[in-house]
Amino acid sequence: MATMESLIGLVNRIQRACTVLGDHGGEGMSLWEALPSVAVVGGQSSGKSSVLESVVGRDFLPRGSGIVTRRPLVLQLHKTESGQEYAEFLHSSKKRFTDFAAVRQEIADETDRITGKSKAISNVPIHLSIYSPNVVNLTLIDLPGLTKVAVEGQPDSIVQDIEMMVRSYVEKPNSIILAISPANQDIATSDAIKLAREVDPSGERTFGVLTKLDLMDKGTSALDVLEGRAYRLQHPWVGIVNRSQADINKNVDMIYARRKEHEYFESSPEYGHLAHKMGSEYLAKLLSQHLELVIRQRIPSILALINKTIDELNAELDRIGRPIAVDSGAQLYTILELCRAFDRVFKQHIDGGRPGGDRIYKVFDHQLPAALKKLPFDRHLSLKNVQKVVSEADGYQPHLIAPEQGYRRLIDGSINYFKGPAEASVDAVHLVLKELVRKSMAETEELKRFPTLQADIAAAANDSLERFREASRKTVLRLVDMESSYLTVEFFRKLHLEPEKNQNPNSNSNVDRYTDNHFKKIGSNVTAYIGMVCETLRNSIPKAVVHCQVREARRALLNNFYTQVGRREKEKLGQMLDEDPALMEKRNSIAKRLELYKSARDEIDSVAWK
Ligand SMILES: Nc1nc2c(ncn2[C@@H]2O[C@H](COP(=O)(O)OP(=O)(O)OP(=O)(O)O)[C@@H](O)[C@H]2O)c(=O)[nH]1
Repeated sequence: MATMESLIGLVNRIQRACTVLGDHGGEGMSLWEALPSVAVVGGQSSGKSSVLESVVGRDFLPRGSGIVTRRPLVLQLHKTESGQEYAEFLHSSKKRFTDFAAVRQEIADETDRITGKSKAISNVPIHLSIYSPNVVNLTLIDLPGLTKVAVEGQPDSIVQDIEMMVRSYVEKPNSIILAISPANQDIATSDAIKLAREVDPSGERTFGVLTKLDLMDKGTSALDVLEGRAYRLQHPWVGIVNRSQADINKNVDMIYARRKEHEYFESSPEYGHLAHKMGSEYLAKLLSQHLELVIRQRIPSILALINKTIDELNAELDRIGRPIAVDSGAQLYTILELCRAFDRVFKQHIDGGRPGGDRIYKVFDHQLPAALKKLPFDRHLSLKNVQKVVSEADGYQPHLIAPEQGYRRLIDGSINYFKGPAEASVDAVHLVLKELVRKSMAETEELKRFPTLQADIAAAANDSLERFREASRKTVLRLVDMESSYLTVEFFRKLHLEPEKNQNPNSNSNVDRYTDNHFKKIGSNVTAYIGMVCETLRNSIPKAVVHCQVREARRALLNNFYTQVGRREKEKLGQMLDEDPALMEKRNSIAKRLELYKSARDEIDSVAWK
């Protein structure tokens, strides 16, 4: 089993770590709150400072009129075997104080540092460690004295503020209450006892201390209180005789004062039989033993709290994302991972794991055929226009057998119309892909915490889509152009045979009629040819679009981005991983708390089960 020293030391270390991380109670069940501690409470002038100093064997507490203690003072006492005696503050841990007058000044200065000269109070504790051969291992928290009236320069609210602060300490079930009352005042009116009774009605965690026994009126005795009859507590009352004001003025040595106190009880006719259970030295030992006992009892529940909190903090960190690495290799890795996460979502949208990809097929199945159907071929290949185009193509010499040039022009003119639907398909698919990028971005949870990277990836993806669109546009226009470049010879060979079969100029002597029929025939031939081309393009445009845009988007949406990122220097990578500052702060504070809880667990593991 652990020694007393190590258990109290353990709690000391955890308490200090809590303070460093700003954990001194507050929302939820904090580690600080779970740690047992001794809180010293008492009314003004009850002798609180005197008791603490006597326990330490040194005068080191600021004195003065009004409310001097305005921040909790966590006083950690460490017994040294070496005979060395010094003090250290957590807020300036490098400095060793051997002059206790300087300690007093430092407490006053440090109090003002947080509260300002306003004389207000603050619940941020000051941690003071005292190493001395004259102490037992013990941690006490000195709190502002309970008061009834604010003095000049202090806000009126200070009376309630102090009560609230003191209450917040003594309320927690792990707090051991050291309730200081002066013997020369009716115990029923003691501020300390009043508060203790409220927060600990059964008296199981209250230690009653009665000061100023030497100042009682002649003929009166405090035996009723000291023997637990006046106010019953689970622990025995301890009587104390501190230095009087005159002693303080004369600078009476604390160790000498302790001896005098001892003698007082030894020789006291009323309290002699209780002498071995009285005095500040006895009080210190009693508290030390009790604190150690309580700590030992609480260790399993403290560990349980720690483990539970670690789990919660880990879960929270997972939710908001782990901290980002600082070296550029790891940053690059993180960026690429995030890109891949986005890319996965995007591919699922295209391939069908998520919705949206079907809209590409709709472009081919609906939009393109509808657009093709709307092309104005009946106007372009109307009798009138055919006649016009063919005549113009013939020039001054009308064609003799077949209007080769006229056919060409009619066909070229018609094929030109296909460019519109071809480009429209490219644009429609582009819009679908863009929308899928937007959706995928929104659905990539991991990216949410990196607004800069998110914007960078979106820009890169849209850039690529733009390039794919351009390539696709060129390709489909080329497909259309190809239809003009070389006509399907077969088709015309067949035509060449047909008129000879069908035409019967002998049966028609009317030249006009002949011409009309002739142009009609040309129109219908071109219409048939264009119908064939239309059919071809209706099939080949989707292939080109998928090839140039959809397939590329699946395959290489972020390729350019990867190359760019690979060339970036370290700061640029860091900038890309810029996070929302609020989130960063939150993570930092969670990470720090996690560290605190983990090291507390390690400490407990190493000390408690030795
Ligand atoms: N004779 C005698 N005087 C005491 C005893 N305890 C405290 N005093 C005197 O009572 C006065 C107040 O004591 P402090 O220890 O300053 O009391 P406190 O509760 O810390 O007071 P505040 O911090 O001002 O609220 C001082 O003048 C002490 O010398 C005691 O047991 N006997």
